[in-house]
Amino acid sequence: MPRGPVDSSRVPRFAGPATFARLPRLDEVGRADIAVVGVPFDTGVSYRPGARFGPAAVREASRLLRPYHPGLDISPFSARQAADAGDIACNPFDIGQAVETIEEAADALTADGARLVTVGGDHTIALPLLRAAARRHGPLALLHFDAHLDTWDTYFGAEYTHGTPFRRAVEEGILDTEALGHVGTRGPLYGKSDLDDDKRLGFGVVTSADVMRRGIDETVDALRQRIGDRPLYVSVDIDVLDPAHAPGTGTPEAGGMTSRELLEILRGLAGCRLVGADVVEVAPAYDHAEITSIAASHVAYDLISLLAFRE
Ligand SMILES: N=C(N)NCCCC(=O)O
Ligand SMILES: [Zn+2]
Ligand SMILES: [Zn+2]
Repeated sequence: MPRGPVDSSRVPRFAGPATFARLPRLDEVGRADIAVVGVPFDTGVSYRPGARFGPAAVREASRLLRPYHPGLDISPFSARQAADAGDIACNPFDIGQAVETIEEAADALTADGARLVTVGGDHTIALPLLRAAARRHGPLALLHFDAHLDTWDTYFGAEYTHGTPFRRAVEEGILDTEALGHVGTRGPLYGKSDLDDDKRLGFGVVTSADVMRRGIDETVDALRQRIGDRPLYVSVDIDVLDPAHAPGTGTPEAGGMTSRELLEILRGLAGCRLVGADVVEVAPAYDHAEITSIAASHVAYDLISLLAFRE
């Protein structure tokens, strides 16, 4: 029987240290089917810094999450052992070394078959997380929820940044180029060639306006068709949400999705072969009333529920 979160009818949910959703720490349960891990790293950002404080803010904002998910009809923390694995301590002064540390830590955390929901941190961290997931599961289908493409080549000559992880991942052969999709894309680009490059790498794009025009069900159908039953990684940059729904982020773009749309699309993925996921780019210094960290905590809860839904 999995050990669940602290019982909020016995210990007020605002008391005690903040693990994600008040789950036990990994060292308290020994092993977990699903581990939530923080990566407080933001050295890869191109604009506002501060996502290094994302994991702590998302944990704080997750205190109110309850154990039953009505939308998916599942109690994820009873169905599987979920635990908070703490933070991966990585070098804030050396991006290359941090990327290595994250990959090694993700390998170690998943060695016994655990699947990860990682809370960032800036989007740079998706690359080492994908590497670790692909080592176990082979080339991955990817659904990337983000205002941005994150398939740019370099910034100031740097290869590992929050705008480049998915180009590196395609170059490294760790993604299944038949099954790659961006969702929620919008905003000005450097040039039309950004879109051409992205397409050449294999990505399909469902823009934020497409989601609004087509609606949730049609969007979900199209995404499910694209990914099929391949091992799937879901990466959620919280800036996929409109700044009204997620002001606390580093590169905000107007015209984004609502948190309701995002959560409903995620729920539409129930039954897919999810092998890992992340929620990144929460920068609490620009947040108000925990709007962003609450949204991110719900996204992480839904990702855990999707992982619990299917082994
Ligand atoms: N991954 C995120 N959030 N942003 C990438 C933005 C890259 C740019 O500054 O153009
Ligand atoms: Zn983004
Ligand atoms: Zn991003």
